[in-house]
Formats: sequence, C-alpha cells, structure tokens
Amino acid sequence: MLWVDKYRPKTLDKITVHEDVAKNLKKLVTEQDCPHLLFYGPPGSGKKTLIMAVLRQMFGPGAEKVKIENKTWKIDAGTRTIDLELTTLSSTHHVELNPSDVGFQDRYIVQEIIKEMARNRPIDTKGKKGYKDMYVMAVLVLNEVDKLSREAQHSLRRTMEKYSASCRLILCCNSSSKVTEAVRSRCLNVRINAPTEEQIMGVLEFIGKKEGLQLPPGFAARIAAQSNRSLRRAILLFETCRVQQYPFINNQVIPPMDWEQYVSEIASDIMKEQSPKRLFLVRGKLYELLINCIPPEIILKRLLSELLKKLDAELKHEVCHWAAYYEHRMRLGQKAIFHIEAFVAKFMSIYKAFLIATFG
Ligand SMILES: Nc1ncnc2c1ncn2[C@@H]1O[C@H](COP(=O)(O)OP(=O)(O)OP(=O)(O)O)[C@@H](O)[C@H]1O
Repeated sequence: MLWVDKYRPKTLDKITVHEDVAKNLKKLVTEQDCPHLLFYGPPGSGKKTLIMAVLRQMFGPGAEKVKIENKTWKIDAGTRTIDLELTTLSSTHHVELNPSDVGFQDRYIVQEIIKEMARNRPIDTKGKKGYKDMYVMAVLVLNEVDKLSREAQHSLRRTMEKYSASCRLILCCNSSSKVTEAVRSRCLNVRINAPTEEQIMGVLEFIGKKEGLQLPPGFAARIAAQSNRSLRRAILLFETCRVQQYPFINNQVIPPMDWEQYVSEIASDIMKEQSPKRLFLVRGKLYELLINCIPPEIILKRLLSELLKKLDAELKHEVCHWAAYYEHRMRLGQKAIFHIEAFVAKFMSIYKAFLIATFG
C-alpha cells in the first residue's frame, strides 16, 4: 500500500493537520443535525481524508467497507431515453461519485441518483425517518462539484431542497467560486487550507518514525518546500526518495514528478520552434499526458507556469490572458486537447510575432 493511503488518518480524533476543523466537524456530527457540507480547498490539502473521517464518525467502521460498481442508468428525457454509465463507490450508508465524469449529461445523474437514494433510504427499527437519527440517513458524496455544468448545479440545488429530509450531501471541490451561490448557500462551507510547510514536515517525520527511517537534518523541510503545500505530493515525494536511495544522504536530490518534467520539456519544445510541425509534436506529448490521467486543467496551469519562467516580461500579461481564455473554453467544451492545443498555437503565434518584431 502506498504511504498516502497507509498513513491517511481514519478518524476525526486522529487528524492532526486540520485539527480545529476536525474538532468542529465532530461536534456537528455528534451533537446536531448535520447540514449539507461543502468542502473546498487546493489539491492534496486533506479534504477527502476529512470527508472519510466524517463518514466514519457518522456510521462507524462500516463506512470504510466500500464496493466499487459500474452502474448504468436509463433516464427518460422526454422524447428519448439516455443511457448513462458511471463508477460509484458505496457502502451500506453512503454513495460516492464523480458526476462530472459523464460530461454534459451530468444533471441527469445528479437528479437520478438522489431520487434513487431517497427512494431506497433505510428505515430504522422504530420506523423513524428523521435526520436526527444519523444512522437512518443516506449520505451522498459528490466529488469535483466545481466541474459540474450550470444546469447540473441548478438541478442539484432543486434536488437538494426536495430530498433534504431523506439524504445529506457532502460536496467536495477545489474552487468554491465555480460552485453557484445557490448551492453554496444551502451548505455549510468548510474551507480546507493548504497545510503549512511545518505541518507537512510534521506528517513526514511521523511517517519516517513509523517506518523506522533516519532522516538527515533538513530533509523533511526540503521535501515540504518542494511539495507546493500539497500533503499528497509531499508524501509521494518522500516515498519516491525512499525507493531511490536509503539510507538517505545529506544532499539527496528530490526528483520532480515525471509529468512535471514532461510538461517542462513541452514548454522547451514550444520555445525552441514555433511551427505547425512543432505543434503536431506537442500535440502527441499532450495526448501522452492526458492518457496518463493528468487532469487537463492541471496540464494547462503547469504549462503556463513553465512558459512564464522562460518568457520576456512584456508578453506575460497577454499569455496569462489567453491561458485563462482557453481554460474557460475547456470548461465549456468536451475535448480538452482542442483547447490546450489552441492555447499552444496562440502562444506560438504571439511569441513568433514578438521575436520577429524584436530581432527582425
Ligand atoms: N490530517 C492529515 N494528517 C496526515 N496526513 C494527511 C492528513 N490529511 C491528508 N493527509 C494525507 O494527504 C493525502 C492527500 O489528502 P486528501 O486525499 O485528503 O487530499 P484532497 O484535498 O482530497 O486532495 P484532492 O483534491 O487532490 O483529491 C492523503 O492520502 C493522506 O495520506
């Protein structure tokens, strides 16, 4: 098992990094009617860990016994029937899914699954259906709600209201600004900040101790500094270093992630030559990244930051503008590759025009 999974704290009591949030959540779940929750914060900050701990607090260890299912739904959309397929992760008490995976048909999934859960909601022995008894309540965890289409978010709001007596929603996303105000205002918003480098160092030292490793002075600090304040990234880097060389040495190189190196290469390719031939080569490399499940918006963001490092100050503003433009289009469209490639083509044209104007 990877360390990121092995050392994920399982209960709210064991959570150290977002201790105060965990404490408040525990109070909320045990003492009061838990509202719908919206967790938001940067990648690798610990949202999922907290959500899993909340579920465990609600339902006990049973919440961890999950099965993965590939479910299909037949949805009656007026004049036609739509077949939708999605992978869900479920225990007897909760269902977790990523509705944005079905693209623009995401709203049907949101409606259908909540209806289905409300219909099949468990009833306790006394026939109580109220939320007060947490154990008779079904919980639906929706990931990446910031990627849901507007229609899906509207439908989510309606469904949330209609079925709030029978099911609770836990929503998770990176950016709450991409979630409509109507959805946000119906949830308790829980911001999960990126952990500080000191907190990351604490987690790394804890893992090191558990694994019986000797860490050279400053080693955990160097990993934390390179982690971009992502706990997941820090733990993965730590494990990579362990595999590469142990005992650790003082100046051990902390390797960058493979995909990041690859994006950096793509940026160099773009800077060296701006031509249709080079664009074709870059397209192949972008496909390679997408095939390896690197999210397109992360590729675009990383590519932009690599290009900005190499770019003349004069062009930075314009390039950022176009990156934002294509990122927005990517959210509206279906095929991410078109939009990343369009950004590369735009960049090439801006940069080539700049070179010609400057050097003739
Ligand atoms: N409080 C914590 N204490 C120790 N380790 C933690 C804590 N929270 C998270 N981690 C570690 O960090 C890793 C990443 O956390 P998690 O998956 O919860 O992040 P996330 O915010 O959901 O990320 P993403 O948005 O990318 O899915 C976990 O696998 C776990 O090992």
